[in-house]
Formats: sequence, structure tokens, C-alpha cells
Amino acid sequence: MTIGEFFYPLPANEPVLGYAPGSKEKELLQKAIQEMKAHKADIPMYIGSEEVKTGKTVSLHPPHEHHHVLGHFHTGNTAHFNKAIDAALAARKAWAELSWANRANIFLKAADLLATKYRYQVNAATMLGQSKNAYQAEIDSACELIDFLRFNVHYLGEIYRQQPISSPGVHNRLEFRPLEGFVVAITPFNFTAIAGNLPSAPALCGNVVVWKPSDTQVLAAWWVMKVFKEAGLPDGVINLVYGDGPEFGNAVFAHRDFAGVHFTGSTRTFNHIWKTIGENVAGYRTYPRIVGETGGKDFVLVHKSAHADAVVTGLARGAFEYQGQKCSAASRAYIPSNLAPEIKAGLQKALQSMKMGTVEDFGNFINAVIDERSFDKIAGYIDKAKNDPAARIIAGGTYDKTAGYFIEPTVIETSDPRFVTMCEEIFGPVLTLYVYEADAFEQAMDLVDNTSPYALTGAVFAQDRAAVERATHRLSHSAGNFYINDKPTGAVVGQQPFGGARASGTNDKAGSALNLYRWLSARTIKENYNPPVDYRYPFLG
Ligand SMILES: NC(=O)c1ccc[n+]([C@@H]2O[C@H](COP(=O)([O-])OP(=O)(O)OC[C@H]3O[C@@H](n4cnc5c(N)ncnc54)[C@H](O)[C@@H]3O)[C@@H](O)[C@H]2O)c1
Ligand SMILES: N[C@@H](CCC=O)C(=O)O
Repeated sequence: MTIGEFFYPLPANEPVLGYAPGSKEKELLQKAIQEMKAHKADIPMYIGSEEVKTGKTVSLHPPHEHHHVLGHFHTGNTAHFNKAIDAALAARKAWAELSWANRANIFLKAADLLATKYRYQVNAATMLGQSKNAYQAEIDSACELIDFLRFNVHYLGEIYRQQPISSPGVHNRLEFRPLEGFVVAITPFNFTAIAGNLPSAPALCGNVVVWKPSDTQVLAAWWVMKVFKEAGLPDGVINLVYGDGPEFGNAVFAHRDFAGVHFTGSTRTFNHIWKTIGENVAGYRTYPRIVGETGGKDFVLVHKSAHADAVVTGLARGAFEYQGQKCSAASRAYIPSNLAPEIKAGLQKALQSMKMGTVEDFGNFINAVIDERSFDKIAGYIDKAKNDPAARIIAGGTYDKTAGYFIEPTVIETSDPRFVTMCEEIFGPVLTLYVYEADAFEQAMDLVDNTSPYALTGAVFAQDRAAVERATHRLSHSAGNFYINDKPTGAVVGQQPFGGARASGTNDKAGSALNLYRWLSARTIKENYNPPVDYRYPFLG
């Protein structure tokens, strides 16, 4: 029972800890890393009230040290996925009926636990499992996940307050019901925050969820699930399973009560999911919500008036932080001929100073890419550039998977604006530059807009205000997150709602009210205090 209307004010973003040499937070994080490396994790699935260990295990290794074993997880099959659906549906009624404040406070408590007691464990798991350096883990598994949880509570409270007007003698109201069925959350390897947000946002709205993370993110996903449990999430509200992606998809998308999917991952996987849902649509109880944030081929467009040092820094960070494995990473840059020598020299100097290696050495800016498949794919693109007369490597270009999946940050310069590395998502530390004639800004904008099918993030660098204005209009549909004189990565919850359109997804802006609407099904209720008792209009006499 709710007796009172409870508001959650707009929170502040979680402060980012610096991990400077000698700092307390650095000491605590290093301790958590050592402990996690020393104890092999035995990771169950969470189905209803059960922690399920199937005995069919997959081992976990740090990508930067692949001979080391972090532990293993127990993987499931169709029977487990169906059991998770049953557990979700069994929990549905009680969860949907739980009062808003009690639902919200579970997730606010989870945010507090992440900010305090579990900050270093979740960061350590992200560093070891996904090969992120301390800063990249801190902005992801600590700050962004905490922000997602706190801001979503605020936004949902605001949505609940949005009510229709009522004419005299009538009361109208809107109920924001959860969806009728269960929601599927399918999450990628690269962000622990996304892995935590995709199941928790629909759950906050009163939905029950079956969550399958990427195999290479299971270690940190497990810690997030433990935090949700400790915060008081009832059994069955979020069910965490592991297993083969297509087998999982075939199970959950065939179920009559499938009510929505919250996906982040590649465009290819999302297209497959959409097609499967389309084929099954006649069998569902209700039309499902399909939310997917997918790939990118993110651009940096430099105008001849730009500040060259700002461009160099924007590219160095935007293209190479977390080894370019951000959907938002700068991977194609259009450089005007007047600034090209300075920008290229600046990038070469920046890349020479980037240290690469294990996450345990906090001096390393670059760590490993996620797995061997990804390593081979990225190396293949570098080889293509080495062997094509239309391209040359101007920085980096080496790779080695002996100890870990290390790819040197690489800059390719091409004379062909449609060279393969200007068009396709590589998802690694590879940036391609195309130098255009400094006065041909209009043609450069055309290239930006029509070279790739994606439209996720993009940046324009210019001091000339007219150029900024022109690019903002001309590139209106080229990116869902558009940056002016800044790198195209690093969106902050509450500040830059994130997502793109075209082949980059449904643009439902994670961490904003726009996303939460997708997990709600509104019911309009009209109550008449004085119902008419005669069907005739007054003029009919
Ligand atoms: N737009 C965004 O906000 C955003 C954010 C992060 C990552 N990404 C994108 O994610 C990709 C990298 O992540 P990834 O390599 O983990 O992506 P992926 O598509 O390989 O996998 C994503 C998830 O889908 C699952 N999956 C695979 N096939 C499936 C199927 N047939 N049915 C159901 N589930 C299936 C996987 O097991 C995994 O959990 C990149 O393309 C990147 O751009 C986008
Ligand atoms: N939201 C993140 C990217 C998430 C995708 O990988 C950013 O803005 O850099």
C-alpha cells in the first residue's frame, strides 16, 4: 500500500576517483585485483531462488594474460533458459504490485553498495575480465552504473507524475503498467554499466527479466548480480543465465509471453534478433518492445579553422581509450590539408608515448583486446592496409598474441575515402585518416554522411562558428550523439543521453526517460462522477 507520493530529486553524477599514485583508492583497488586473481571464481546462474551449477563450465581468462585462469562459469541450455522464463513469470505479480518506493529503493541501495562496499571488486572484475585500465573501469562499472541506477529512479518518478487533464465532473488518470510478460536483456562485453542497466531499467519499471550477458563479461556481470541480490532484489525478478547466444534467442523469442528485448551489441546480432521476432510475431500475447543499441563507425570531422592540439587529443582519446572497443570510438577522421602535417605529427607523438600492457601496471594506457577472435579480425584490417596501395600505416601497425591479445594503437592514412577501414566497424585500436582539400568542407560533410550505414556518434572540430552551424545542420542524421570540439566518446548519464539511429540502433537513449517509456504500457482510466442517463443530444428534444 502506498500512502503518500514519494519523489526522488535529480541526483548528481557519481564523482570519478583518480587512482593517483599513493592514493587510498589505488591501494584498495590493487588489493581487490590481487584477491580476485588468487581465488578462482565458481560462477552460478541465478534462476528464481536457485544458484544453478550445471557442471558444464567455461573458463575465464584476463585478455592481457590469457594463460591465467580467473575461474569459470556454469553455462546453460534451452532447458535452463525456459526455467528462467518460468521463474520470471512466477515472480511477476508480486513484483509489479510492490509499491514504487520499495522497488526504487532496492536499486538506490544497489547504487550505494556499488559506490562503497563493492566499488573495488566490481572495478577489479571489469579490469581483469574485460582488460580495462583503472580509469576506464572506474568511469564504467563504478560511475556510469551508479548513475544509471540513480538517474533512472528519478526519471521514472517524473514519468509517474505525468497525468492527463480532467474536465469538470470527470477524473482522468494514467497508470504506467509494466509490460504483460517478461523482458529479455542481452548485453555486450564492453561495458559493465550497460550490462547492469539493461536488466535493471525494465525491472525498475516493474518488469521481470531474463538476462544473458556476453561470455567475456560474465565475471563482472556476476558481481553486479550479487550487488542486486544484496540490495534486496526478490528472487526471479532478474534471472541471470549464460550460454550460446543463438540457442538463448531461439528459446526466449519463441515464448508466448515474450514482451520486450533490451539489447546492446552488434548490428548483425540485432538484425538477426529482429528477424526472429518478426517470424514469431503472430504467436505473442502482445506486440513486443524491441530496443537495440548497436554498432558504430564514428567520425571526427575537422574544419580548417580547428585547433590542431585539441584535434590530436580528441583523436588520441576518442580512438584509443579502451583499445577502441567503444561503440562510440572515433574510427574515421576527415582532416583538412592545411592542418594535416601538424595533426599527423601530433598523433604520432601521442601514440609513441602510450604504454601498452597488463591492467595491473597503472602506467599502461593501452591494454588487450577482448579475445582471440577479435584480435584476429582487427589484425586482418591492419594487414589489409599494409597490402593496399590506397593506404599506409603512419603509426603503430604491430600486434602480438603470445601473452595477451595486444594490438598496437594504429593510424592508417588512406587516399580513398571509401577504403574498407573508413566504412566498416573494426572495434579495435585502429583509426583511419582521410585528408581532404581544406576548402572542400561541403564535400567532406557529404562523405561523412554517406560513407557508412551507421549513425551513432560523431564530432566536428572548428573555431569558425559558421562551420559549426553548417555541420550541425548538414550532419543532423549522421549521429545520435554529436560533439563540438570534443571527442565522440564518454557520454555521461544525465548529461548526454546516449544512442544512435540508422544501423546503430533504435535510439532509445539509455539512461534517460525516453528509454524507460519503452518498458511501460500505459492504461488510461476515466471516471465519470455524473454519468448521463439519456442517450439523446439536447437538440434532439
Ligand atoms: N550503441 C551502443 O550503445 C553500444 C554499446 C556497446 C556496444 N555496442 C556494440 O556492441 C558490439 C560489441 O559487443 P559484442 O561483441 O558483445 O556484441 P555481439 O553482438 O557479438 O553480442 C552481444 C550479445 O548478443 C548475444 N547474442 C549473439 N547472438 C545472439 C542471438 N542470435 N540471439 C540472442 N543473443 C545473441 C551475445 O551472446 C552477447 O550476449 C559492437 O558492435 C558495439 O558497437 C553498442
Ligand atoms: N556510452 C559510451 C559508449 C558505449 C558503447 O560502447 C560512450 O559514450 O563512450
